[in-house]
Amino acid sequence: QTLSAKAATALDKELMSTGAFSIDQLMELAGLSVSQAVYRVHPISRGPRILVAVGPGNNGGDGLVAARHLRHYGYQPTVYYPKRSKNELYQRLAKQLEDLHVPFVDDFPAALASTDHVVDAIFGFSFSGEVREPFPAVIQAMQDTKVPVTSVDAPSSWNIKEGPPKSGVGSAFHPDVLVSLTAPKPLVKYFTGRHFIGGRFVTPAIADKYGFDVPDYEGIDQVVEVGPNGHKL
Ligand SMILES: NC(=O)C1=CN([C@@H]2O[C@H](COP(=O)(O)OP(=O)(O)OC[C@H]3O[C@@H](n4cnc5c(N)ncnc54)[C@H](O)[C@@H]3O)[C@@H](O)[C@H]2O)[C@H](O)CC1
Ligand SMILES: [K+]
Repeated sequence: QTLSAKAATALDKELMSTGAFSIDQLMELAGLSVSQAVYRVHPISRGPRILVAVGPGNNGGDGLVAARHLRHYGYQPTVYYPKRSKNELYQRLAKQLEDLHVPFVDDFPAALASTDHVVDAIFGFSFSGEVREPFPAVIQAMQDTKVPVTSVDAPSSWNIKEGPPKSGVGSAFHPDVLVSLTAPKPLVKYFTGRHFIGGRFVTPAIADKYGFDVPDYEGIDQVVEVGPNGHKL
């Protein structure tokens, strides 16, 4: 019932070819799901300040989209985005945030000291190896903080199959919340927090082909809460 990194990459490609989705659409749906999960676990009454850590790839793009939706819900997102991509899609997503006066900051630990919730959109299913600069200090700060963390698709620094690294940075990083996009990845076996799935747009045929169930989403929800291992609550 989980999707390996290889299967997740193939599934994304298939959605964008035979599925006729564009990357912008998939990212918008992913970021919308993340924003809804944050709204569920951290209503504005718990504090409006959300720090979004954005990585260099599509996982980061999901974070940029989530930040925009959270802003519209009335939160005060702040974005840490140290490795800006030249890709036009990401530039447009960043511009949309600038137009909403969402601040971009350079010092992650400093921003962490005055936030109510963190969204970890640094790495997703294409992460591998050891965390390279400038992200080790960011992972370390998310590991050490008492501020709750919601990870997008994967806890950043975790191996997609093997879970947390055996030693070094990230080895004790256990986010409070995980939003698995489309379907959970094998690392969910090592995750113990609140777990959501965001992938309501997936067709039965695609889910069948890749061997997972589309869970029952309620009402207009883009996420559904499941057990840590992905099973129905
Ligand atoms: N329907 C969906 O499921 C969708 C999911 N999306 C999200 O996309 C990511 C996967 O995106 P991808 O661009 O393939 O890669 P990542 O963002 O995971 O990371 C790649 C990025 O990170 C760099 N990198 C890799 N390893 C390291 C390292 N050890 N240290 C430092 N940097 C590293 C690499 O160079 C790249 O720049 C998926 O998880 C979802 O979140 C999409 O939005 C589409 C729909
Ligand atoms: K992540």
